[in-house]
Amino acid sequence: MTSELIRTTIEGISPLDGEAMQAARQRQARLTKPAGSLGELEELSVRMAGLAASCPPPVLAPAALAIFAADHGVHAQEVTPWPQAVTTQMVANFLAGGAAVNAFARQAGVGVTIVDVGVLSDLDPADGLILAKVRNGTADMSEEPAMSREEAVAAVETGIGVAGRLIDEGARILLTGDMGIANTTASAALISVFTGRDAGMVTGYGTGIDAATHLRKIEVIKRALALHEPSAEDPIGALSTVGGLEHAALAGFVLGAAARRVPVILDGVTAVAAALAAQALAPLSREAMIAGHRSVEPGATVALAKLDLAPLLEFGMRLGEGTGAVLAYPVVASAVRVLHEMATFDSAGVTEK
Ligand SMILES: Cc1cc2ncn([C@H]3O[C@H](COP(=O)(O)O)[C@@H](O)[C@H]3O)c2cc1C
Ligand SMILES: O=C(O)c1cccnc1
Repeated sequence: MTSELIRTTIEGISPLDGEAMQAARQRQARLTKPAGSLGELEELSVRMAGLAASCPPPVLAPAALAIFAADHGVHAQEVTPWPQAVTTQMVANFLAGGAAVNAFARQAGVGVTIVDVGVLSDLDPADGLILAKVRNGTADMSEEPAMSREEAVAAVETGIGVAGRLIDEGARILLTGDMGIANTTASAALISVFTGRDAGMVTGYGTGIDAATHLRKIEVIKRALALHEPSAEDPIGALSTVGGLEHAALAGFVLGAAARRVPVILDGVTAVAAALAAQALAPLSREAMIAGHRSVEPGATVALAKLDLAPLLEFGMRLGEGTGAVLAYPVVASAVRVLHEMATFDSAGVTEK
């Protein structure tokens, strides 16, 4: 059905470690603060202990962001006002350090890697760029499958491989990023498949489209869903018919992180669409996921509910690239650092109530 690598990766994902979680809860109760005063960060630290199967879990540095870039055949249906060339041009911008995500990453101390998993043009090798093109963009999902099953499997494997490579290079937390003009169309289609919600409920304005384009975008997605009838029971089939190469790779990236018990911060609508595919392939992978922010794309909120993840930040952002994940990173790292560095009532000689 899939491949040996995908199968062994999925089999390698195990539940959170209850003992480490219990130890983290007990430690939280001894730290010099009123119990529960760090709110959601306390439960996040407990989950991070369970994921790492140790208390305290490793300090979450260094952090590595992978931006998966790919093009989309559905662009032909005029679902976005931007030319496809912008995908490749933005890859160059990322490599030069000039994108929003680069500024955020420098601020947060996050390493940035770009992965060409399927942009239209052939790219020259460059520092910080992984050349892993599966094909030069997808086909138009409204007329034919976006890619073959084999290509979807290859892209998932690429994502698993990138996660493994970044972790082998020392990363203690991974962050998702995406670049692909027209990819909010594929994201909405995937979210519709995995949540069962109507395309009209999960399709947003992407980079900024007018009402007529929005209606056309919804119709294009409906046509693609009617043509291929993708099912949540066949995640590779869904990715291959109505997904994107970056979605498939991001699904693999999430699975790869989960299998290595490394947390992965999800960015916006593209990431959560891919995370739904990962969850469908391996429900336990959800335990490694952290929702960085709530994108304004309506599909993102629907997907987050299905993943049962509460986003850390809500800034009205709709950019992608990994921007929301990078902004959330210091919050996640701080939640874990508490377990390492805060004094207990005993050690600090602070009187309890
Ligand atoms: C200059 C520019 C930089 C971006 N950075 C991320 N995206 C985001 O917008 C695109 C998806 O929106 P749609 O589906 O409406 O085309 C993706 O490339 C996504 O990463 C950008 C888009 C543009 C134009
Ligand atoms: O939420 C996102 O990631 C997003 C939204 C609009 C356009 N590109 C990305």
